[in-house]
Amino acid sequence: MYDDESTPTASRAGALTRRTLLGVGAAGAAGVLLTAGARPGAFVPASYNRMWDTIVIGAGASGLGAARVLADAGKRVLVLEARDRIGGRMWTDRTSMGVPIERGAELVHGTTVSTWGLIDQLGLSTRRQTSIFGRLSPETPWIDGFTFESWHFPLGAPSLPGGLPDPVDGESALAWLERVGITPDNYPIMLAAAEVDSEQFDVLPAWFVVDTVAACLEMQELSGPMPPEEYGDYRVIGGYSQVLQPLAAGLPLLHGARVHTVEHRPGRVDVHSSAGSFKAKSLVVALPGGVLKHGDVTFDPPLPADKRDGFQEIEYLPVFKGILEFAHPVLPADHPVPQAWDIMTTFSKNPPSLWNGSVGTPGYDGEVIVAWMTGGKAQDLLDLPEAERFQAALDNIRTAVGDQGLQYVSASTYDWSKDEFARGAYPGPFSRRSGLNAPIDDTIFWAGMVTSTIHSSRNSGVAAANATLAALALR
Ligand SMILES: Cc1cc2nc3c(=O)[nH]c(=O)nc-3n(C[C@H](O)[C@H](O)[C@H](O)COP(=O)(O)OP(=O)(O)OC[C@H]3O[C@@H](n4cnc5c(N)ncnc54)[C@H](O)[C@@H]3O)c2cc1C
Repeated sequence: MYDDESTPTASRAGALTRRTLLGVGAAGAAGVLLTAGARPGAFVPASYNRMWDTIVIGAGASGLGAARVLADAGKRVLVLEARDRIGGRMWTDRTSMGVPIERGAELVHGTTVSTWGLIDQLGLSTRRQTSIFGRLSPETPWIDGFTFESWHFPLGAPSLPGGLPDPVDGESALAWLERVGITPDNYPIMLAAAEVDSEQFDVLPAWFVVDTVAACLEMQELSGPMPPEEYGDYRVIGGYSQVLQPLAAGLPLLHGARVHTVEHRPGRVDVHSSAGSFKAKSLVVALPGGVLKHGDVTFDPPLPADKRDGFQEIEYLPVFKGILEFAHPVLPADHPVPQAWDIMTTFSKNPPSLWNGSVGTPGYDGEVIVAWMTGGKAQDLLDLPEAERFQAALDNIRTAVGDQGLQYVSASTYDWSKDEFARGAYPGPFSRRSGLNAPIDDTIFWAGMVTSTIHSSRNSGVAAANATLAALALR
């Protein structure tokens, strides 16, 4: 996952996390309405016709992050949300399987991110992903991601008397690796991991892997467990979207309010939605970049050309997430990977990565396994009929477990690119990120759009709210 705030690099000698194992180099109860609000066609209180200080469009982590700051500062703020739930791309599904499953965001990335304030406030339990194993193919051994062996070239380090060559302009990671003499059967696990949370090496630029290869070369003589470190990825037991509760509590929030037009002039916006029209002195737009790029909301007068061009440069990454539930934990006692496992990745498979979506959940007898891939190979999976997607995931699980007869009891997948209120999962490596948040007339402020984590989304909302407060104070 591309985290626009805290990007770990592969060159740090840190323990393997999902983001390093799967994404080197770069990223609840939402079904329960937590706030007073109206469903489509429902009664909209007459008081909502007031002049609001700020309207926030979108009740995801970005919009709720903004609205919380504005409300806590004493501003009259109204949140307009198209769906009948909050959370957007954070969506804990509590009904499909025996434990809550995450159809969107699943992990807290790191120990210092702002999400922890919410987790601590609510006293939620978390599980750090520590049992992480990878292998290049079913024919090669499982390697513990917390050992130096995960950085080793399985067939031996390439001989590079002149050092690593610089990439040339336009060179792909694959072409550079071939030039350096590193073939796919000799990828260290940490290098192979770079393909699984972004694009694949034929598409990624060479610079994306240079640091990783340099780090692998440095670590060839080291072996055994890596020094413990604080960094890690964490699952929130009982559902990630619980963390939205403190953000949404008590906010005036209309569900089923799909915004289609924003009329604006300095100091005044009129926002037209499927639940009616509302007016305010300022606006925070906290919509996904995909929605803005698609032109689902019309601005009158039109936004400046650089803003419109910027939206067109937003590129969301294809993401495949197939969730399979099994009646019992799948790993036999004599398996090389511990039964309380977190991640098992077989890089030759598609989807390659499996993570345990139920480990650490008290009182649950089954096992939920999430099969994961991003980029072009994820698109290949998304293009398949749903049953074949599940079959591909099951094939990897069966191989990983060593039981070709293993059957799941239920399965679920969700294609965010087909979701009209998201129009994609999150930005990939080639998406424009900078310069999109410039306000319009100190009246329209922007949050989210190109953020790819919950904490960076929320933080972007906080920044938009602070800019809004400063602008309101000057009027
Ligand atoms: C499959 C997947 C896995 C992910 N994994 C992780 C992870 O493990 N960890 C992590 O930190 N992040 C993860 N992310 C990224 C994270 O979910 C997003 O970065 C974050 O949720 C974005 O928040 P947001 O508020 O900017 O956008 P959203 O959550 O999309 O919120 C935008 C809101 O706007 C609403 N909306 C859209 N159109 C309109 C309209 N016209 N009118 C009114 N409302 C509208 C939407 O319904 C939505 O509620 C993942 C995302 C996906 C898709």
